[in-house]
Amino acid sequence: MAMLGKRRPSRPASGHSGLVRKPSSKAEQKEGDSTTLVVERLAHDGRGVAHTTAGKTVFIDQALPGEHVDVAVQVTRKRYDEAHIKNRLTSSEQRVEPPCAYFGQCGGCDLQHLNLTAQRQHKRDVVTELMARQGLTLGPIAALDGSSEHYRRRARLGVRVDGQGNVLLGFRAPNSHRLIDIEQCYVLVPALNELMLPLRQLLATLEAPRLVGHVELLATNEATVVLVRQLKAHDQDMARWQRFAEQQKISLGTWLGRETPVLHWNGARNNTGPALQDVLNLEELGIQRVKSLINDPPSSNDEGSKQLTLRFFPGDFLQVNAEVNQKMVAQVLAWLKPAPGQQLVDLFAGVGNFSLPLAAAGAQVAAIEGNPAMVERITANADANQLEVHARQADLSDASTVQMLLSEHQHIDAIVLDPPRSGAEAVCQVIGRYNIPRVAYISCDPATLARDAAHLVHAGYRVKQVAVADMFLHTAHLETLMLFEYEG
Ligand SMILES: C[S@@+](CC[C@H](N)C(=O)[O-])C[C@H]1O[C@@H](n2cnc3c(N)ncnc32)[C@H](O)[C@@H]1O
Repeated sequence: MAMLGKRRPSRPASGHSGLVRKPSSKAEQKEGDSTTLVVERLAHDGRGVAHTTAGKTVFIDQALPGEHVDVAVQVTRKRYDEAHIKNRLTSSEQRVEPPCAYFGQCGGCDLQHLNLTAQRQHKRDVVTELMARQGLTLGPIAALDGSSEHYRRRARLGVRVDGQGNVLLGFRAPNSHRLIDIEQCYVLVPALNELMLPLRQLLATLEAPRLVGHVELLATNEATVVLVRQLKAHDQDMARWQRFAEQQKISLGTWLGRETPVLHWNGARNNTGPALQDVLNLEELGIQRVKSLINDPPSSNDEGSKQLTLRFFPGDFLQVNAEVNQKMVAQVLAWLKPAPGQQLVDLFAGVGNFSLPLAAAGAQVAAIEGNPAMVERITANADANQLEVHARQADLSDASTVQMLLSEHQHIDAIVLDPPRSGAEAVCQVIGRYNIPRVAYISCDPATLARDAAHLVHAGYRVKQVAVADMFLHTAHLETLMLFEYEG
């Protein structure tokens, strides 16, 4: 998006679908001005969009479509203003009491004031609108619903010492670096919420809390992990952290150093840390494990045959919502129907979240991942589950690398694409040359997905299926799945 003023917009561009270019008014609003507006719709980031009588767009925090609101303008720009509600004159039927006491102050969640049905509809609307801007019309969008609370198994919390010497632990305020001190988080899994109070108590006893930048919390079925970002060594405080880890029965890691931090586990320098594990349930994925190509599979009464265990290390990518991840993998399997004899390529493969289930169903799987350590993990995970996956490292943002990789295969039945937020433009620009019948695209950014979808359609693909997953409920973040089929 072109910058409209000297300062960056305080919200990301994805929310600016309301930047309608209307003639600018001579009677401009000024910061602090108050006015009454009718909210027309939601912007992508969840703010209400209204227009002044002079036609200027106003983005209003926590305002819902149909509501009449008195607003105070906080930031005024050439083409739009940003405002908050001073007085809500009417309330939308979709409005609910936000379940978290910190909603509005804490910038973690944007949509808690909107009921769940409307949140999900809003996300479908965002995907539909972004695709329409690329000239693409979507059919019905399926929903992969998940729990609305306590779903998040990984989070980074800031640590800050205020002017009175109090140590704060929490997330940033919306559009601000200000840290909001929180005691509980509505979306964190119980194991992490249970740590919040002891963590706060520990932080209050540290001699040098200003040396702690943030803490990262991670919960798996088998372990809870705290990673402390420690800017400079402090022996007494490190001993306090060690005792804390023993008392709380957690794994403790410290990223030590200001510029290029090094990970220490329980005081020892170690860049990987202990292996953690994620589990995928094969029955829930709807696949019968096909006999291993390497060894005999475990016997049918062995739990190992009913689940896949994926080892990963702190710092590796992990889908934040375990329940929805399971559904997402099941959806991709249902679309692709992997079977013996099929050749599949998993691009942006992480530690094998999609590769392993595809291989368990009997397909031949090539996995490509940019991070060399995670490539090792894919191979180790495949071995440990008695599966065969050909994993290798490559930079998939480079079109010539992608071409080289795809050219090595005589035939590919389908591709799984699960890129980071920046998307998979290089892949989608060249994929059309290889007559690959199906592409399952999993996206955490609908704007880059829409851009990439346009490339695929230009190359001869059609959108066959769409689903929106509850990976990040209560926030404006979106997880979308799309199945493309080649029609030439
Ligand atoms: C959204 S994650 C998906 C991982 C995996 N599919 C999963 O479900 O857990 C994106 C992955 O792409 C990898 N990645 C990021 N940029 C890359 C690039 N330029 N080339 C190859 N892989 C990249 C990241 O390391 C990460 O593992």
